[in-house]
Amino acid sequence: MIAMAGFMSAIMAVVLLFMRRHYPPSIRGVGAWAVAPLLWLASTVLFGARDFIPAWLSLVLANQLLVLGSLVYYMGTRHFLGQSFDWRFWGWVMAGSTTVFVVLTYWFPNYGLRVGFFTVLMGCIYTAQLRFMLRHGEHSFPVRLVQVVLALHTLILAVRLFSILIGKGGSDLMEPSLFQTLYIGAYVLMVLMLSIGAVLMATDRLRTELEHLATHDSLTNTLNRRALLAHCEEELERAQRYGHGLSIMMVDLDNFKAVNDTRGHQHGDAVLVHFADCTRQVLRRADRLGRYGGEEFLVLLPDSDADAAMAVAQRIHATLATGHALDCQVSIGLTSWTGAHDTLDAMLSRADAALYRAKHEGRNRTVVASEPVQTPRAAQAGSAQTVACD
Ligand SMILES: Nc1nc2c(ncn2[C@@H]2O[C@H](COP(=O)(O)OP(=O)(O)OP(=O)(O)O)[C@@H](O)[C@H]2O)c(=O)[nH]1
Repeated sequence: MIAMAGFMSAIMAVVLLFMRRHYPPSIRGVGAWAVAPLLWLASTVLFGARDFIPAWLSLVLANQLLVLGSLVYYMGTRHFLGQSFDWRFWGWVMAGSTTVFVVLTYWFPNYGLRVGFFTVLMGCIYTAQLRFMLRHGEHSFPVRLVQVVLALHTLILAVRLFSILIGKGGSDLMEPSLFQTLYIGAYVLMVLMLSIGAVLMATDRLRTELEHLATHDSLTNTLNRRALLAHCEEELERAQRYGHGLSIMMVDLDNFKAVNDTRGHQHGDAVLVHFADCTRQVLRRADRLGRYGGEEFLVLLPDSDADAAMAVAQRIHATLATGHALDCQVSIGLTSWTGAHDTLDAMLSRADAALYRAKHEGRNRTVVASEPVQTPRAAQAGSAQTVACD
């Protein structure tokens, strides 16, 4: 069984090292997760060679490699979840535990005490990691899997400690007893499951990152046009099924070409980012902001009629007029869902026409398109309600 643990450690280390090489650096912690099974493998080899090597290798170093592997795995988890690892504290723990192992191997050789100490030490490391993951971990399946493995293994360590306390801990790791078999079996499973958990956590993060890249604009971190229109279609379907209202706003930065021409393209980029950040802050969680193209954005407001949407538009104008160096002015074309016959194309045309009218009437204002318009840029003919902000 010990050989099986070594074999599994080796396989999982290869898988994780491969992932470390090919996954983006934004997914942190994979390197440490790859090193942990290598340390466990080295420990297994030393345990296996116990008849041929001195005790400081097969007992002291082998145990400490297991401890170090668990700490390195914990470090990987902390890095993965964006936290640092306090090597100063754990370094002292390693130094202290090495001393205890040396004492219990050479000065007071006692199998029960040594195993009891090791069990408590590993239990502390797993509990610290479990506590950290419960506090900072995401609610995803891989994170839950690792939490369950850590909790189960801590439980098994507690059973092992109990068996030692009642004098049934045996006198050798290789002794064929129920507790020893249970413990070694659990250890083999834990090595495998922790590594699988690490692979799943990293893969899940990669999937999330790729999904984000495919649906978001890289400059402003708002939804891209395709994702935004998909959300609009979904909301329109919901509106048609349940009869809830829905509004959309087309927002265009005023005289943005002049901003680029006078202050430079990079300043223009910063203004776009500032606009997106400010606008996001005045929206609800259910609202969606997306880049429709260039300096034109679209805001989707589910469950909102024209009055509610107009209040949001006013908040957008206000949040961009606070005296910040990157503040800008915007024109907004606003339209609301008019009933079961309404379509997304028609709504976009109305919003576009209302925006055109806002520009035409002097910019820095919101125009509400109150009637369907046939051709976008011929929208001046449609009736509209204008709210100027200057
Ligand atoms: N810095 C920067 N500029 C962009 C980006 N996308 C589009 N633009 C610029 O936005 C400007 C849009 O100019 P126009 O369409 O003439 O509009 P405008 O100057 O805002 O005038 P109005 O819309 O009529 O108020 C162009 O100069 C584009 O180059 C971008 O990602 N970054």
